[in-house]
Amino acid sequence: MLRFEDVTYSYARRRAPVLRNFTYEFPSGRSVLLGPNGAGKSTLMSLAVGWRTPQAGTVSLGPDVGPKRSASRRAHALAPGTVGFMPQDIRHLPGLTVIEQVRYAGWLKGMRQRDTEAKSRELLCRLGLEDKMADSAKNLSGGQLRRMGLAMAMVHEPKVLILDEPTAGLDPAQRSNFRELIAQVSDSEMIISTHQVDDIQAIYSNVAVLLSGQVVWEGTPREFVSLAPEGPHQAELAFKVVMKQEGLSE
Ligand SMILES: Nc1ncnc2c1ncn2[C@@H]1O[C@H](COP(=O)(O)OP(=O)(O)OP(=O)(O)O)[C@@H](O)[C@H]1O
Repeated sequence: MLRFEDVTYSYARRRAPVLRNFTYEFPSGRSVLLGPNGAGKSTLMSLAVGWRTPQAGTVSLGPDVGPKRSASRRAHALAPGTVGFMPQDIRHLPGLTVIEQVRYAGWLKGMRQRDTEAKSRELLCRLGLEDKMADSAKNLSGGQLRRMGLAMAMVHEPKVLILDEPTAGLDPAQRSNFRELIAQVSDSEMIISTHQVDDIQAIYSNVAVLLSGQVVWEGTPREFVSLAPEGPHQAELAFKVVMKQEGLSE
Protein backbone atom coordinates (compact mmCIF):
# COMPACT_ATOMS: atom_id res chain seq x y z
CA MET A 1 0.00 0.00 0.00
CA LEU A 2 2.79 2.45 0.94
CA ARG A 3 5.98 1.65 -0.89
CA PHE A 4 9.54 2.86 -0.35
CA GLU A 5 11.83 2.00 -3.21
CA ASP A 6 15.58 2.40 -2.89
CA VAL A 7 15.08 5.43 -0.63
CA THR A 8 18.07 7.23 0.80
CA TYR A 9 17.66 10.05 3.26
CA SER A 10 20.16 11.90 5.42
CA TYR A 11 19.52 15.02 7.47
CA ALA A 12 22.57 16.84 6.19
CA ARG A 13 25.02 16.25 3.39
CA ARG A 14 27.83 15.10 5.65
CA ARG A 15 25.73 12.99 8.00
CA ALA A 16 25.36 9.24 7.57
CA PRO A 17 21.98 8.47 5.98
CA VAL A 18 19.20 7.41 8.34
CA LEU A 19 17.77 5.38 5.46
CA ARG A 20 20.10 3.94 2.84
CA ASN A 21 18.65 2.21 -0.25
CA PHE A 22 15.59 1.43 1.85
CA THR A 23 13.01 -0.74 0.10
CA TYR A 24 9.87 -1.85 1.86
CA GLU A 25 6.16 -2.02 1.12
CA PHE A 26 3.64 -1.70 3.92
CA PRO A 27 0.82 -4.12 3.16
CA SER A 28 -2.83 -3.05 3.20
CA GLY A 29 -4.48 -3.07 6.60
CA ARG A 30 -3.17 -1.86 9.93
CA SER A 31 0.59 -1.91 10.22
CA VAL A 32 2.54 -1.26 13.37
CA LEU A 33 6.10 -0.01 13.05
CA LEU A 34 8.30 -0.94 15.99
CA GLY A 35 11.91 -0.07 16.65
CA PRO A 36 14.25 1.29 19.29
CA ASN A 37 14.90 5.02 19.70
CA GLY A 38 16.68 6.44 16.69
CA ALA A 39 15.79 3.53 14.37
CA GLY A 40 14.34 5.95 11.81
CA LYS A 41 10.59 5.54 12.37
CA SER A 42 9.75 9.26 12.46
CA THR A 43 12.03 9.93 9.51
CA LEU A 44 10.25 7.25 7.51
CA MET A 45 6.85 8.69 8.39
CA SER A 46 7.83 12.24 7.52
CA LEU A 47 9.00 10.96 4.11
CA ALA A 48 5.71 9.09 3.69
CA VAL A 49 3.63 12.22 4.21
CA GLY A 50 5.85 14.51 2.14
CA TRP A 51 7.28 16.55 5.01
CA ARG A 52 10.70 15.49 3.80
CA THR A 53 11.97 14.56 0.35
CA PRO A 54 14.34 11.64 -0.17
CA GLN A 55 17.75 12.37 -1.70
CA ALA A 56 17.26 9.22 -3.78
CA GLY A 57 14.50 6.73 -4.43
CA THR A 58 10.72 6.80 -4.52
CA VAL A 59 7.92 6.89 -1.99
CA SER A 60 4.54 5.96 -3.41
CA LEU A 61 1.10 5.03 -2.29
CA GLY A 62 -0.72 2.22 -4.09
CA PRO A 63 -2.47 3.17 -7.36
CA ASP A 64 -5.84 3.18 -5.61
CA VAL A 65 -4.48 5.48 -2.92
CA GLY A 66 -2.29 8.23 -4.28
CA PRO A 67 0.50 9.64 -6.44
CA LYS A 68 4.22 8.93 -6.60
CA ARG A 69 6.85 11.20 -5.14
CA SER A 70 10.50 10.79 -5.84
CA ALA A 71 13.86 12.41 -5.37
CA SER A 72 13.63 13.79 -8.88
CA ARG A 73 10.49 15.79 -8.06
CA ARG A 74 10.08 18.36 -5.33
CA ALA A 75 8.01 17.30 -2.34
CA HIS A 76 4.44 18.44 -2.61
CA ALA A 77 1.38 18.02 -0.47
CA LEU A 78 -0.36 14.76 -1.26
CA ALA A 79 -3.83 15.08 -2.76
CA PRO A 80 -6.40 16.17 -0.19
CA GLY A 81 -8.07 13.18 1.35
CA THR A 82 -5.17 10.85 0.75
CA VAL A 83 -3.19 10.84 3.97
CA GLY A 84 -3.88 11.91 7.53
CA PHE A 85 -0.82 12.38 9.71
CA MET A 86 -0.49 12.74 13.43
CA PRO A 87 3.05 13.76 14.39
CA GLN A 88 4.57 12.94 17.77
CA ASP A 89 4.56 16.55 18.78
CA ILE A 90 1.03 18.01 18.62
CA ARG A 91 0.97 21.75 19.11
CA HIS A 92 -1.93 24.02 19.90
CA LEU A 93 -2.27 27.02 17.66
CA PRO A 94 -2.42 30.23 19.69
CA GLY A 95 -5.86 31.81 19.84
CA LEU A 96 -7.77 28.85 18.40
CA THR A 97 -10.32 26.72 20.20
CA VAL A 98 -10.22 22.94 19.92
CA ILE A 99 -12.88 22.79 17.18
CA GLU A 100 -11.29 25.68 15.30
CA GLN A 101 -7.98 23.86 15.28
CA VAL A 102 -9.58 20.71 13.85
CA ARG A 103 -11.47 22.78 11.26
CA TYR A 104 -8.24 24.51 10.32
CA ALA A 105 -6.64 21.11 9.70
CA GLY A 106 -9.57 20.25 7.40
CA TRP A 107 -9.28 23.57 5.58
CA LEU A 108 -5.57 22.93 4.99
CA LYS A 109 -6.54 19.66 3.31
CA GLY A 110 -8.88 21.49 0.95
CA MET A 111 -12.22 20.85 2.66
CA ARG A 112 -15.12 23.28 2.33
CA GLN A 113 -15.95 25.32 5.41
CA ARG A 114 -19.39 23.82 6.03
CA ASP A 115 -18.00 20.30 5.71
CA THR A 116 -15.21 20.99 8.21
CA GLU A 117 -17.72 22.25 10.79
CA ALA A 118 -19.90 19.13 10.69
CA LYS A 119 -17.05 16.65 10.46
CA SER A 120 -14.99 18.29 13.24
CA ARG A 121 -17.98 18.28 15.55
CA GLU A 122 -18.77 14.64 14.81
CA LEU A 123 -15.19 13.50 15.34
CA LEU A 124 -14.65 15.45 18.56
CA CYS A 125 -17.84 13.90 19.95
CA ARG A 126 -16.72 10.42 18.98
CA LEU A 127 -13.36 11.10 20.59
CA GLY A 128 -14.97 12.24 23.84
CA LEU A 129 -14.02 15.91 23.49
CA GLU A 130 -17.52 17.36 23.13
CA ASP A 131 -17.11 19.34 26.37
CA LYS A 132 -13.79 20.79 25.22
CA MET A 133 -14.71 21.99 21.72
CA ALA A 134 -15.03 25.64 22.66
CA ASP A 135 -12.00 25.67 24.99
CA SER A 136 -8.58 26.85 24.01
CA ALA A 137 -6.47 23.87 22.98
CA LYS A 138 -3.71 25.10 25.26
CA ASN A 139 -5.80 23.95 28.25
CA LEU A 140 -6.01 20.32 27.12
CA SER A 141 -4.32 17.51 29.02
CA GLY A 142 -1.76 15.34 27.21
CA GLY A 143 -4.36 12.66 26.47
CA GLN A 144 -6.92 15.19 25.25
CA LEU A 145 -4.31 16.85 23.05
CA ARG A 146 -3.57 13.48 21.42
CA ARG A 147 -7.29 12.95 20.79
CA MET A 148 -7.49 16.39 19.19
CA GLY A 149 -4.43 15.44 17.09
CA LEU A 150 -6.24 12.33 15.94
CA ALA A 151 -9.30 14.40 14.97
CA MET A 152 -7.00 16.75 13.01
CA ALA A 153 -5.46 13.77 11.19
CA MET A 154 -8.87 12.25 10.39
CA VAL A 155 -11.07 15.26 9.65
CA HIS A 156 -10.72 14.97 5.87
CA GLU A 157 -11.45 11.22 5.92
CA PRO A 158 -8.05 10.10 4.69
CA LYS A 159 -7.55 6.78 2.97
CA VAL A 160 -4.33 6.29 4.91
CA LEU A 161 -3.75 7.27 8.51
CA ILE A 162 -0.15 7.62 9.67
CA LEU A 163 0.31 8.09 13.40
CA ASP A 164 3.72 8.68 14.96
CA GLU A 165 3.78 7.32 18.51
CA PRO A 166 0.19 8.30 19.27
CA THR A 167 0.41 6.90 22.82
CA ALA A 168 3.74 8.48 23.82
CA GLY A 169 3.51 10.28 27.13
CA LEU A 170 0.11 8.86 28.06
CA ASP A 171 -0.58 6.99 31.29
CA PRO A 172 -1.65 3.32 31.03
CA ALA A 173 -5.39 4.12 31.29
CA GLN A 174 -5.14 6.84 28.61
CA ARG A 175 -3.12 4.48 26.43
CA SER A 176 -5.72 1.79 26.58
CA ASN A 177 -8.48 4.35 25.88
CA PHE A 178 -6.56 5.64 22.93
CA ARG A 179 -6.04 2.16 21.49
CA GLU A 180 -9.74 1.46 21.77
CA LEU A 181 -10.51 4.73 20.00
CA ILE A 182 -8.16 3.97 17.16
CA ALA A 183 -9.66 0.52 16.80
CA GLN A 184 -13.17 1.99 16.65
CA VAL A 185 -12.99 5.26 14.81
CA SER A 186 -11.29 4.64 11.53
CA ASP A 187 -11.73 2.37 8.52
CA SER A 188 -8.59 3.84 6.96
CA GLU A 189 -5.42 1.97 6.20
CA MET A 190 -3.04 2.67 9.06
CA ILE A 191 0.64 2.82 9.82
CA ILE A 192 1.34 3.47 13.48
CA SER A 193 4.73 3.72 15.13
CA THR A 194 4.82 2.89 18.79
CA HIS A 195 6.83 1.52 21.67
CA GLN A 196 3.65 0.06 23.19
CA VAL A 197 3.23 -3.53 22.11
CA ASP A 198 0.82 -4.95 24.69
CA ASP A 199 -2.32 -4.80 22.48
CA ILE A 200 -0.60 -5.62 19.25
CA GLN A 201 -2.77 -8.62 18.36
CA ALA A 202 -6.03 -6.76 18.95
CA ILE A 203 -5.30 -3.80 16.67
CA TYR A 204 -2.87 -4.62 13.88
CA SER A 205 -2.65 -6.92 10.90
CA ASN A 206 1.06 -6.48 10.19
CA VAL A 207 4.18 -5.87 12.28
CA ALA A 208 7.40 -4.37 10.95
CA VAL A 209 10.47 -3.87 13.11
CA LEU A 210 12.87 -1.15 12.03
CA LEU A 211 16.47 -1.07 13.20
CA SER A 212 19.16 1.27 11.93
CA GLY A 213 17.04 2.18 8.92
CA GLN A 214 16.30 -1.41 7.88
CA VAL A 215 13.22 -3.58 8.37
CA VAL A 216 14.76 -6.50 10.25
CA TRP A 217 11.54 -8.42 10.95
CA GLU A 218 8.04 -8.47 9.53
CA GLY A 219 5.05 -10.71 9.94
CA THR A 220 1.64 -10.99 11.54
CA PRO A 221 1.09 -10.03 15.18
CA ARG A 222 0.53 -13.70 15.98
CA GLU A 223 3.88 -14.65 14.43
CA PHE A 224 5.49 -11.76 16.30
CA VAL A 225 4.26 -12.65 19.78
CA SER A 226 5.03 -16.31 19.24
CA LEU A 227 8.72 -15.39 19.08
CA ALA A 228 8.51 -15.40 22.90
CA PRO A 229 7.15 -18.07 25.22
CA GLU A 230 3.48 -17.70 26.19
CA GLY A 231 2.94 -15.68 29.32
CA PRO A 232 2.71 -12.14 30.63
CA HIS A 233 4.32 -9.39 28.51
CA GLN A 234 4.77 -11.82 25.63
CA ALA A 235 4.84 -9.08 22.97
CA GLU A 236 7.45 -7.06 24.86
CA LEU A 237 9.59 -10.18 25.21
CA ALA A 238 9.13 -10.87 21.49
CA PHE A 239 10.52 -7.43 20.71
CA LYS A 240 13.53 -8.21 22.89
CA VAL A 241 14.01 -11.49 21.01
CA VAL A 242 14.17 -9.61 17.70
CA MET A 243 16.62 -7.08 19.14
CA LYS A 244 18.77 -9.89 20.50
CA GLN A 245 18.75 -11.65 17.13
CA GLU A 246 20.04 -8.41 15.68
CA GLY A 247 22.78 -8.18 18.28
CA LEU A 248 21.10 -5.61 20.53
CA SER A 249 20.29 -6.35 24.15
CA GLU A 250 17.32 -3.94 24.45
N1 LIG B 1 16.03 16.95 12.50
C1 LIG B 1 17.04 16.11 12.61
N2 LIG B 1 18.31 16.51 12.34
C2 LIG B 1 19.34 15.66 12.42
N3 LIG B 1 19.23 14.36 12.77
C3 LIG B 1 18.01 13.90 13.06
C4 LIG B 1 16.86 14.75 13.00
N4 LIG B 1 15.78 14.00 13.32
C5 LIG B 1 16.23 12.76 13.58
N5 LIG B 1 17.57 12.68 13.42
C6 LIG B 1 18.41 11.50 13.59
O1 LIG B 1 17.94 10.51 12.69
C7 LIG B 1 17.97 9.22 13.31
C8 LIG B 1 16.57 8.61 13.26
O2 LIG B 1 15.69 9.44 14.04
P1 LIG B 1 14.12 9.19 14.08
O3 LIG B 1 13.53 10.29 14.88
O4 LIG B 1 13.62 8.96 12.72
O5 LIG B 1 14.06 7.81 14.90
P2 LIG B 1 12.83 7.14 15.64
O6 LIG B 1 12.91 5.68 15.34
O7 LIG B 1 11.57 7.84 15.30
O8 LIG B 1 13.20 7.38 17.17
P3 LIG B 1 12.23 7.56 18.46
O9 LIG B 1 11.66 6.20 18.75
O10 LIG B 1 13.18 8.00 19.52
O11 LIG B 1 11.19 8.59 18.11
C9 LIG B 1 18.50 9.43 14.73
O12 LIG B 1 19.87 9.14 14.73
C10 LIG B 1 18.27 10.90 14.97
O13 LIG B 1 19.23 11.42 15.86
